[in-house]
Amino acid sequence: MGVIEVNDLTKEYGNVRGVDSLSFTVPESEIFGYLGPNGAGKTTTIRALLGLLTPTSGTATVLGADVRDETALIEAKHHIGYLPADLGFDEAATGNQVLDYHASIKGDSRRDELLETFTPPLKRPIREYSTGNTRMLGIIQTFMHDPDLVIMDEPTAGLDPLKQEEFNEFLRAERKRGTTIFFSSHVLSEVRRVCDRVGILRAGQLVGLEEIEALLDRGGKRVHVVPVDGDSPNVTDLDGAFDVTTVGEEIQFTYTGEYNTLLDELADHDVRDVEISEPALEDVFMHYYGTEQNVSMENADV
Ligand SMILES: Nc1ncnc2c1ncn2[C@@H]1O[C@H](COP(=O)(O)OP(=O)(O)OP(=O)(O)O)[C@@H](O)[C@H]1O
Repeated sequence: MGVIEVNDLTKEYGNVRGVDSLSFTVPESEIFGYLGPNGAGKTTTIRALLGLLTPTSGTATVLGADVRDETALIEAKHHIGYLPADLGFDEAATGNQVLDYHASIKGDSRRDELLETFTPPLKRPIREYSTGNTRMLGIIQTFMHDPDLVIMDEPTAGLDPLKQEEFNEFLRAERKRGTTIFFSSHVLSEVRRVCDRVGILRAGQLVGLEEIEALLDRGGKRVHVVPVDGDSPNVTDLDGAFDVTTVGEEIQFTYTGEYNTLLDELADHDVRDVEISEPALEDVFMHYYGTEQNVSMENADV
């Protein structure tokens, strides 16, 4: 049995469908990235997993507890850490008071250890916290009772790149300890460095579920080439080159082929500039699911 099991889960808000017939499993010690654009249904799924909303139909279990079974879920939550997107701390409380309160409910066996990595100013009231400090306090609160399962909604929002990488490193170490981690994001670059597998959500439906490496392979790379006047490489004929366009003097395309083939072609020409980068999540969607799906990604970012 998976640590998270979602079975045909549907949530309707009146006429609006939040999520539609979702089914997936997250096994123990996996870091699972839950990707989708704004409004795709990520928060709805997370709230259903925590019993914070009642599914319209279908169900889910977390650590074996059916989310519709209040008693079982309360017991399971002692072993679950939850980091909501909106932390909602009491602005007048200090960081220490927030953690003390949480400790009184769930415990804090790992508090001191976490404070070595995450360093919010605990003696100051939350109202004086920066976004990053608030997020760090939330991370400590999420992990300090040594949960078996951690569920996080857009966890790295507000962390600077250095702290983000420390957080990723921390998550990898958590996986080694056996913790199962489920987190949502609309940013591919955020999940790709740390996730084992991703579920892709669009308009309430799970449209993809696979290993991150396979997803990135299918998505390919974005390539920008600036040839010296009149000596353009012939990228259109390369196996694995898609969506070739010319913008000003720059040739742009998505490439899923062999690197050596591309480099050989470029080497035969006079090239002034080359950039090979990760595609935006939107482009990965396009290649993965085809253009007919009319994918719209707000705030897609890499
Ligand atoms: N309380 C609610 N009442 C009505 N509709 C809602 C409610 N909560 C969510 N929805 C709708 O359900 C759909 C899924 O929303 P949800 O917040 O789960 O998406 P999300 O993927 O978390 O988005 P974001 O990345 O913007 O947080 C959206 O169409 C949203 O407008």
